[in-house]
Amino acid sequence: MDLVNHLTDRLLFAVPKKGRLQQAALDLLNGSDIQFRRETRLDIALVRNLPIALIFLPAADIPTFVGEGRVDIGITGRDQVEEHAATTPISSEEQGVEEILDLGFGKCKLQVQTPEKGSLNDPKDLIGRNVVTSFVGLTEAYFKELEGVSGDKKIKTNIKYVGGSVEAACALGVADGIVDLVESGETMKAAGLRAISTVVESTAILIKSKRPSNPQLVDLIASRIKGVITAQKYVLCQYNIHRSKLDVATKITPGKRAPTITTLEEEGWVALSSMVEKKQIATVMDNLEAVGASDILVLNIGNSRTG
Ligand SMILES: Nc1ncnc2c1ncn2[C@@H]1O[C@H](COP(=O)(O)OP(=O)(O)OP(=O)(O)O)[C@@H](O)[C@H]1O
Ligand SMILES: O=P(O)(O)OC[C@H]1O[C@H](OP(=O)(O)OP(=O)(O)O)[C@H](O)[C@@H]1O
Ligand SMILES: [Mg+2]
Repeated sequence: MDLVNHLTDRLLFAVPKKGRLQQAALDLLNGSDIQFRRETRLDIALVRNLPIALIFLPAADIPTFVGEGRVDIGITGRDQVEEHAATTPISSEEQGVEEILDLGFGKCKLQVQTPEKGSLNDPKDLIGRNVVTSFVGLTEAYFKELEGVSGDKKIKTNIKYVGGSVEAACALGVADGIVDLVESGETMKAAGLRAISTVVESTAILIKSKRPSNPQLVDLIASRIKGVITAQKYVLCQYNIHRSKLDVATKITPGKRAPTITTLEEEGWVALSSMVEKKQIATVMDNLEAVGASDILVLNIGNSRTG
């Protein structure tokens, strides 16, 4: 099958082909009922039930394809979008990417790091020295500002690009410091490094080109993905409570808009149903029990469309 001929009339959707964002991105597509089968080694997959073609690309390249308008939408890290903006001069109004939605996963920080056993504990100490990173644009902008602030614009920091395993650069004598991503901090610690400053904070985002080929379909995808994210983030909490405690119970579970209240057959009792953030639910249940709620049930939400 000549896949490329099937791409006309389809919305092109870029998805990370590997790395930290891939699985969560695929889970979102699955939850949004975007059905496809990817042939081994093929970076294009036609969606069975919607006029969409998925293009599997490295997260770092997605802002380029979307920014040029070659691909309509994509999932990548905010760090990659900012790096692209820092390195790509916008030559027309049609170029560049727009953020549609924060997807919540892929949380990490781009940080300046130096050897733990050393005297470089301020980013200014790296001015005029060797810094290695995969984020040359953001790193250059960061040190340019720092060089300006420190007053000596003549001293230039030497910034070099490497594509991966950035943390090895100091131990191998290639760098005095690095600028790399940190999540748990394990990689940094294992390499004997410490963070001395943050350049950018990042999560995965859904982005679109300035002129997507099918804006209605972009809205539909955004709305489906939003529904899946909400469903992942919230649970539905149901319980019974005496009407006299309704005010205090409503304060504990205010819901996204307002809780649903149903009258029970038993005189003076009502049933409440309310969306609660998963990470709050244990405390919410403790508090509900303390004010006399009974039959507290917590239900997972399969999918959602909320305001
Ligand atoms: N440790 C991490 N925890 C959370 N998110 C991360 C982490 N590392 C990277 N990311 C996010 O994932 C994006 C892609 O980085 P990642 O290193 O996974 O991709 P890659 O370099 O294409 O893949 P690989 O490293 O497997 O070759 C980053 O731009 C960042 O937004
Ligand atoms: O703080 P941590 O939880 O340890 O995560 C941070 C590490 O994760 C990423 O590396 P990745 O696994 O993608 O390998 P790479 O360096 O080869 O890209 C990133 O570049 C850091 O090295
Ligand atoms: Mg990587």
